Amino acid sequence: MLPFARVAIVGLGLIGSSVARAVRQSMPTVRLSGYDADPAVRDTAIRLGLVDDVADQAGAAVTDADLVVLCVPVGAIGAVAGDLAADMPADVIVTDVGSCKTEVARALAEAIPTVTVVPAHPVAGTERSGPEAGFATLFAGRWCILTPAADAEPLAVARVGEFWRRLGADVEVMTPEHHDRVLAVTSHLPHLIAYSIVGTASDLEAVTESEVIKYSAGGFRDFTRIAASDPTMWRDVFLSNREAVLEMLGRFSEDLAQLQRAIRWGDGDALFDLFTRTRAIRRSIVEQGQDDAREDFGRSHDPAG
Ligand SMILES: NC(=O)c1ccc[n+]([C@@H]2O[C@H](COP(=O)([O-])OP(=O)(O)OC[C@H]3O[C@@H](n4cnc5c(N)ncnc54)[C@H](O)[C@@H]3O)[C@@H](O)[C@H]2O)c1
Ligand SMILES: O=C(O)C(=O)C[C@]1(C(=O)O)C=C[C@@H](O)C=C1
Repeated sequence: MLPFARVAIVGLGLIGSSVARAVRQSMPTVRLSGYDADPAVRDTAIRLGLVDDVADQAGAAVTDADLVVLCVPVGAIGAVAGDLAADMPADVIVTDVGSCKTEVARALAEAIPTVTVVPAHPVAGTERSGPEAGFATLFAGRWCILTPAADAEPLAVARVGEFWRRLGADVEVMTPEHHDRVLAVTSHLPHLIAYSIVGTASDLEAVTESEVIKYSAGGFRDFTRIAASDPTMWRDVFLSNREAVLEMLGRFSEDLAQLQRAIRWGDGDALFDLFTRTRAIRRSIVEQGQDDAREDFGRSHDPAG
């Protein structure tokens, strides 16, 4: 049996449109409605036929939904849920796809205290944004982490888990706090480093911007892909997951200082040992299939590549 029959997607960008496409593919009988605050995105969603109905008002998209998926930037999730509160059916389940969970859970509990909420984070994406960037296989073979409250209804958690499994994801459950510490190091810090290094390169006085572009080597190009990620989304991620990111950034700065010392004092063994350890990590990621088709997808869609 399908976990949900009528799904409303609020926010029809990269993730919302990918959810819509994946639902169409894996659960074609599900009735899909959608809303986006940006009229141009709504027009695109209609043109692409992403959902059965694109509403002009957020409330109209959710009136008969049994699942509402909030696919808006992290900083907007609470307010959007609050705006929808009066229009949602009493037995609706609300989920979101936000990249951070602790503060979002707090915002959702405040905005819709009587509604069943099962927060989720599909750990899958690209540096692109908007409805045309989405694709149906985005979640295939990827983790989707659910972070329900301790007293969440088990049946609601199971239904949301089944929804993501049908979209191709592997589902894991953890607390929002643990999620935020793990993702701070596996996703948020790498993005911060990429933003920072690309910014540094473009600020160098001794190297012109055209040289940075002309001679960009493989490693730098990989950083530029990540540093091209959506500014609104990532501003919100760093403001929302501030504590965990600052903690991981502190650890990272100490390790970086150690590397700096190793280079200064010619400590080749320290460099070699670290690089050997990190190479093994990369190899085990590739072996587990966590490296990707999506990486190839990213490259083949890289306008610079
Ligand atoms: N991009 C990724 O790699 C990725 C991966 C996993 C999760 N996420 C999370 O998914 C969410 C959406 O990210 P995205 O990459 O799809 O961004 P996106 O910019 O492609 O899409 C976001 C959409 O939300 C709409 N929106 C903004 N405020 C709104 C509001 N108040 N009401 C209705 N619509 C509104 C925007 O117009 C836009 O179309 C974020 O919370 C992000 O943290 C992103
Ligand atoms: O591959 C990318 O471009 C991504 O940034 C995707 C990525 C990640 O860090 O892996 C980014 C943010 C999400 O919340 C989940 C996935």
